[in-house]
Amino acid sequence: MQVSSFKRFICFIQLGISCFFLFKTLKIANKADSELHSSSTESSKIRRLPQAICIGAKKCGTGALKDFLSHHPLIATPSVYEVHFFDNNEEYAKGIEYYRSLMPRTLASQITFEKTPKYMVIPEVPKRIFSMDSNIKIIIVACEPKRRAYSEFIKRLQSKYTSRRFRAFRFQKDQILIINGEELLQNPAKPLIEVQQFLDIPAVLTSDNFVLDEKKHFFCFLKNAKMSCLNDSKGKTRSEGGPKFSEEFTKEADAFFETYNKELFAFLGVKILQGW
Ligand SMILES: Nc1ncnc2c1ncn2[C@@H]1O[C@H](COP(=O)(O)OS(=O)(=O)O)[C@@H](OP(=O)(O)O)[C@H]1O
Repeated sequence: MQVSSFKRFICFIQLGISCFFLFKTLKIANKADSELHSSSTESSKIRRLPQAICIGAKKCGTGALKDFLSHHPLIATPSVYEVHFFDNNEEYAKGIEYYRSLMPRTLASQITFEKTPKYMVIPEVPKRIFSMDSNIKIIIVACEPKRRAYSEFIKRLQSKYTSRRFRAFRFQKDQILIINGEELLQNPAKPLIEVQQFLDIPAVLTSDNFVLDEKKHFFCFLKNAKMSCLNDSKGKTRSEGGPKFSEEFTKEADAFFETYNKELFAFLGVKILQGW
């Protein structure tokens, strides 16, 4: 076989393999979709405690993560935007069955997922989550700290940023996934694929599901030719190319965050995160 026809042959094989996997993924998604909505399965749904929680960081795109993930047929999220069970003493005192009552009804094959970014900054939270389920999966959206601080500053003057407490508690490293909030903003398919792999569910959310809203400069979710974007409370600081920091502020803030960033990169085993 000549070199060029050999290359063509390899391309056909690769295309065939890609089509096979795409077909398989779509089949799983369609099957899961129709199974999940049939009336016989509807009656067997019960409320379950979450198997995965996004604990923060606040203003890093946790809302986008929840919104995008909720389109996955094997993910179910509570109807309230944030649950605030583990961070609030009064709520926590109501007990775990109360917490369960806030969760959606699901099949055993589905994963219940909730996000409350405040969980990351309240010292009691890791212990409380651990005592509910020591095997739970924790997701953290980390983002470039200057931009995060600015976003928070715009919303209200308050800031704290830590994930160490969760490691210091007895959660194992492979129970915690940290995704890059800057990527979530610029190329959401990549972190979403990481999350689906981490949750052991078929990667049905792919780059085909995300489309850039040219006006807001944010990615929206695309399903059955319908575009669904986050509401206008999100994206205040990052539209039109994002905040323009002065050179002086950039220098000062970078110097302040340098040690923390280095610690995070060392924890993740990377030199730098894209967009930081
Ligand atoms: N696709 C998409 N659409 C809209 N917004 C997006 C998206 N992806 C990431 N972001 C960024 O998410 C920031 C808000 O973060 P959170 O959802 O974690 O905020 S909160 O803690 O729940 O208040 C929000 O910050 P602000 O610009 O300050 O509103 C956005 O920059």
